[in-house]
Amino acid sequence: MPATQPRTLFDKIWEAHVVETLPDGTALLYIDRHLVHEVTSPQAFEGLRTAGRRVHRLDGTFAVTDHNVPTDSTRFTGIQEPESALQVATLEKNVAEFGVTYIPLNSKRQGIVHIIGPELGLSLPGMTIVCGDSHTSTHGAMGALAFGIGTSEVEHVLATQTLLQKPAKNMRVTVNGTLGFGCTAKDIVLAIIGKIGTAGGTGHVIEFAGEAIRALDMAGRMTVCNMSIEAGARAGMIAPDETTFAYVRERPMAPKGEALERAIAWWSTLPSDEGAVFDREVVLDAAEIAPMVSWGTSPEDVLPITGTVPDPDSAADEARRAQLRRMVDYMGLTPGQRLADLKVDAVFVGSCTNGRIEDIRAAAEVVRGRRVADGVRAMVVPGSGLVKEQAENEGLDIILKEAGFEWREAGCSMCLGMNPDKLSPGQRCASTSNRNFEGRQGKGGRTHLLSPAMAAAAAVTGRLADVRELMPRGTAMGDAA
Ligand SMILES: CC(C)[C@H](C(=O)O)[C@@H](O)C(=O)O
Ligand code: SF4
Repeated sequence: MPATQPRTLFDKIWEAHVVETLPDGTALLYIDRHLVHEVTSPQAFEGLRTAGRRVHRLDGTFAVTDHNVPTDSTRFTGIQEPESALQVATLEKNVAEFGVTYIPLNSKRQGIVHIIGPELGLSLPGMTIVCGDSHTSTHGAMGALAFGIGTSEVEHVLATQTLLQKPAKNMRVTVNGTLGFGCTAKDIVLAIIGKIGTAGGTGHVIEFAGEAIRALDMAGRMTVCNMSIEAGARAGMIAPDETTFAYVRERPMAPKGEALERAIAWWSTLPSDEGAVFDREVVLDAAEIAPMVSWGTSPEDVLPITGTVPDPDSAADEARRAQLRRMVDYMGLTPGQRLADLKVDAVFVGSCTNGRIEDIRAAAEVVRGRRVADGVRAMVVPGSGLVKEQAENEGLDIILKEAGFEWREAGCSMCLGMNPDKLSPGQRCASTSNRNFEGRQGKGGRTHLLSPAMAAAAAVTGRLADVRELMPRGTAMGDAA
């Protein structure tokens, strides 16, 4: 495409990284950052070993363990679960053998890979960023092209620092206006997925734009981009602006001084040009978004907290009726039941969607001076050791612990059942994570996705509750509130 035509943010980053384009349009892309975790890397390192190859760019490759790590002290004294212990030990052996920079489990900088990338300044605007993990889309909030790859691609990137990619289509989701009281970035993205569905972004890279997106802080932008994968998109991204640059200035491993100013000059050219054409456009009005909660077993099955459980019989076709019946049954619901009447057994605040300091502040704000309801197990799991430290410096851990929350070490935790933090069969959980399919948080577990403020409201009331009824108007309860 000639440079004179208006281009999108995605087009610009893509074109800046093409090493070669094949006749069918597939491109060999240069990859700036490769983040590695323990789940999807073992066979990739094994492949390198077998082929006698080395890691091509040690300065572009960073590894951390997050999925399998216990969030209590056993992570330091010896991981009990044999499979988890093996995965962590395998990554540690591989990074030592190949000389890859590793953030060890006892480091304050350890955490969920998608939290620590931006936090440390490893993920920067204009970059191509990959990781063997679907939620790599999170890093797109920096104004980067960031996407998940499979294990064989992890091996390819380790060996060559490049990746073969088919071009994606451009999609823009514009959120106009201002969010209402008690609504946050999580509500925006749940509302978007509710509107376009889990296949709404298929084949596209979504650029999130509009006044409500621009008003989000970096944490909120990461929440939105994180879940673009739940809308089926290849990646999600937000144009870099002053909010982005201010964030980057404070990152320990980001460029500094003259190098940073030069970078900012380039990053400032990245936003989509006026008149750039998107293959698909979706527009939402932020003022119409309410605090959202998922009721079913797919992130598209969301409703405002004021809603009621849908009646499967009211669906248009038999396939959907059967699907809804299964969801209602698995989730232990009755059609017509008010969502705000659903009692919860567990509350989880954490994950790469909502495990940042802003999320913990939002939860603590609601919890302050209240107690976790009887019979509810509530936990807060910071997304990284640095988030944990910051929260402790602000005294948020005290507020949460005094209310009856568990205060944990950083990791993926109850977002998925790969470590000891799991739901028991039939348990209902208000969760700030991003996936709610059957068994996601433990076999038979029932997940309701919502924002940190809404999760906190569930913890103190013992049910899915409308946070707006608990808080005085004007209280800050999230990144965008
Ligand atoms: C384990 C990993 C490959 C997986 C992913 O790719 O997303 C996990 O992070 C998840 O959230 O389900
Ligand atoms: S926190 Fe959850 S979604 Fe994020 S990387 Fe870990 S398991 Fe995947």
